[in-house]
Amino acid sequence: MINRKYLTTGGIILGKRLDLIKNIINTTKFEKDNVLKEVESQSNRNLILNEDDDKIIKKCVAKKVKAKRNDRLEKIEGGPNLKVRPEWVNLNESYNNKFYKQPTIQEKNRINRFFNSSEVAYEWSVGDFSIIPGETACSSENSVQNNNDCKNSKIDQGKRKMPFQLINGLPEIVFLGRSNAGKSSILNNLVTEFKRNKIIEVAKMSKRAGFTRTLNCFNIGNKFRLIDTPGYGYGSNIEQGTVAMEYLEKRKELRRCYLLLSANHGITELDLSMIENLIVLGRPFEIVFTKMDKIKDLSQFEDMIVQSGIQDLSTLPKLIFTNSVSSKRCPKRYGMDYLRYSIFESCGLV
Ligand SMILES: Nc1nc2c(ncn2[C@@H]2O[C@H](COP(=O)(O)OP(=O)(O)OP(=O)(O)O)[C@@H](O)[C@H]2O)c(=O)[nH]1
Ligand SMILES: [Mg+2]
Repeated sequence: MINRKYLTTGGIILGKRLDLIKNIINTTKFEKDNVLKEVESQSNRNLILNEDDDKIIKKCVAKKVKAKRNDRLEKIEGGPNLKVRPEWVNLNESYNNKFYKQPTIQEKNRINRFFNSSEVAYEWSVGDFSIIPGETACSSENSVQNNNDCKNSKIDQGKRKMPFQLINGLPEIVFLGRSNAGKSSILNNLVTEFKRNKIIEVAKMSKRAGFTRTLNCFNIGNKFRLIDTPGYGYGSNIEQGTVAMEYLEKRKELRRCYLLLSANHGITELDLSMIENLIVLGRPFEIVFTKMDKIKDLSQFEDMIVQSGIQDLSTLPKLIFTNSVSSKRCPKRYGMDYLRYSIFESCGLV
């Protein structure tokens, strides 16, 4: 509320002065100077601008700017303005706010800007750990596979040596999970602006389980790398599992693992053994539920979480709830803000 005390100074009739200022703020751009100019031009000679007017204008403008910003944020992550808002959207807050630091609005905006505007470059694929760049760079280039899973390959397949820039120590983030869990989709989702309906397909996605067959690396704005992996379980093979496990064991650049679980399938034995592996290897990891749009009974889903024991893990993984596909029931892609922030945090960029 505007403090009316300020209006008693300045030598004009109170109500008029306040109305004038409010009116100008509502109809002009929000910059203070604009408002001041307008007040000057619209007021009669008796209106003397003084420090108190300045305060009023500042307050009104701040209020307007805040309202506009909230409106924008709500549009980003889905909010009361949306006609349909799935009930699970609040899970991200209720499961994480108590335990983990939350981003400020400025941080959130900065991170979103980064993901929305950064160049995404496909760099390498491996089907054999011995040639993961940086570990044994240039030593066994024959094993570099043609990347069948990615578009826009930037690797010159004719080159015999790894390009030097691939060996630098950018932090890496890996997505793990069963085949068809949505690993490639989430990677694409992360680098696609929220307002775009169609997600950019840097990593190929498919309905067919077992589609991604190699570890595929994407450089995001030269700040970090996202690694897509072949899924375990249906449609996978032992070699793919060995590559992924070796990567997890040996890769120095790896900062955090994100274990993706299809919300509609719950947590399987294979997922639990992956969690066990990560704990034994000492790899920090978080759990990301994908395909939340497929959840029809939220309380049943939450019961599943409780029974699985993932909340009792000593490593206290974050639980992040997402959907990468929009539909009538779920008109927005949700959860990416949380995931983006967590990735920034893991890479020491916050
Ligand atoms: N409804 C819904 N479908 C999704 C979501 N995320 C991914 N999908 C679909 O699930 C299928 C598998 O997605 P991918 O991203 O290829 O899964 P993946 O984990 O990379 O699978 P593999 O490469 O086989 O290991 C695709 O048809 C996606 O469109 C989601 O949040 N909601
Ligand atoms: Mg895939």
